[in-house]
Amino acid sequence: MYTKKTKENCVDIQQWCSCYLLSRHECCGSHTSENTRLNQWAAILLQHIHAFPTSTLSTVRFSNRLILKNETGSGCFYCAVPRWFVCSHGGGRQRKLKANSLAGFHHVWRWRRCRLVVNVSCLCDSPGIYVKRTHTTVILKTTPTMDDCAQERPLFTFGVIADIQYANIDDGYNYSRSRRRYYRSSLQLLRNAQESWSESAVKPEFILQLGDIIDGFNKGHNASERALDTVLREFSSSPVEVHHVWGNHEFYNFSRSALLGSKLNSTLHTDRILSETRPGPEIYAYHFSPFPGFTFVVLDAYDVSLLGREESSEQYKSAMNVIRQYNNNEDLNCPPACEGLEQRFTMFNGGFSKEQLDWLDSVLSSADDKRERVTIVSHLPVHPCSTDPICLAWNFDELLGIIRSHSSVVCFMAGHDHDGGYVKDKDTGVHHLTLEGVIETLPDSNAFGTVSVYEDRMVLKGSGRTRDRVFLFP
Ligand SMILES: Nc1ccn([C@@H]2O[C@H](COP(=O)(O)OP(=O)(O)OC[C@H](O)CO)[C@@H](O)[C@H]2O)c(=O)n1
Repeated sequence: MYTKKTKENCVDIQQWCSCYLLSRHECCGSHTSENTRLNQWAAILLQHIHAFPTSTLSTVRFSNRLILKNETGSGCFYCAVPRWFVCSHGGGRQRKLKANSLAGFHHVWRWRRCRLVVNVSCLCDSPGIYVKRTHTTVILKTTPTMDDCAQERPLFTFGVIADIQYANIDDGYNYSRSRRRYYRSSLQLLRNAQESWSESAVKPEFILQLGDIIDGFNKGHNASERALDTVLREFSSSPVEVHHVWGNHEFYNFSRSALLGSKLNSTLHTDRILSETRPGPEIYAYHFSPFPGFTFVVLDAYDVSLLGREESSEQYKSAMNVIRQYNNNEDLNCPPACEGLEQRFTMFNGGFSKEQLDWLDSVLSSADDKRERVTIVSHLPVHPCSTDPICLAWNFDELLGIIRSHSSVVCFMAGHDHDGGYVKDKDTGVHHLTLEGVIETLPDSNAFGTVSVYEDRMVLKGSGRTRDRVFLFP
């Protein structure tokens, strides 16, 4: 009788948690740290409740004790120890719970350095579950053990993939002919990623597609729509929501106005994005919170660019002014220098407008106040040590300045440089990851990642040429 969590259940529980937080907040005064901690408790509690067959639970209370009630109203799971919360299931990795599969497992409730181990048994599996505490032991913890690590469940996970650049054409090469491009195989590599995400023990909350979903060659073959449909069909083989970032190849295939009305505009197709989370109607940037205490910001790295703008537009003229200060080549795709940071002033790159930077600044200020953890994503990298400089955003330095003036940012993720890259900013401890591009990945390999988010870190499990990394929060 395992019932998948539904939006209705989530909303109820979320509403309940908010009420709880409000009442706690009033009692305790408005101390930010207390509020943050309460948010974290509620977040962890929510995560756990989602693991229960929520349809069988009608009431949840959590005031110095936790009571989960079944639909007949009788308490079925009860803990009277103040301020303990359910943290993870014993017995290792999270498993899909059937109504009676809670039985026989230890549930570990944690508070500070203590652990309360609850052994549960299942008395009845239908229509409601009756879970009874049969045995408890309180263990004082000193140092974490392997057992603890094995039992730790992430708060949530998400998938990342970059530069799929699918086209139904034969393999080719990059501009300098130093790297082979596998246009057809990129679809199979996306399929591999989807399979891996759908089989993972903790299903991803969402996927970040970091831009260049189809290659510009599609345009010449009049195949842009067809290629996009092919790739999006692959993404829709799983119900997980996808956040699409825009890269240069999006603009080789579609105009900005077409993109704004397309399936690549995730603000139109994702429930949790509110219109007030955006800087303006023409800029494709927004933020969302997949989990309490965590914010993700999607940036538009071609907001100032020659790509996607009408030649007659003011935006085109001002982008031309920027690039012309550094690049005098007739072909503006040809970099102005052979080395150094000025190489970035090419037509296949772009930058962030003042409007977008001001908006980001205000989003991060609010996140600082709420002590949230922020991950920023963009097609173009912004840290010179995380990429070949030819792939940097034009005004990467302004963006880095904003990140450095806020405490909430923990990670910046980008694509574009198909070789990938990584650096931890030495001033801020912010992790800058450039993900390897699918398009230049051998057909028998892979390039994607699954990120598990914990309270103090994110753990990237890489596949194929994407390597494993741990991003400790600064
Ligand atoms: N040195 C160069 C590089 C590229 N071009 C032309 O620019 C267009 C886009 O290039 P492309 O390699 O397809 O862009 P990607 O986003 O896949 O990769 C980004 C960087 O190139 C990675 O280094 C295309 O028309 C190229 O021919 C150029 O003229 N000169």
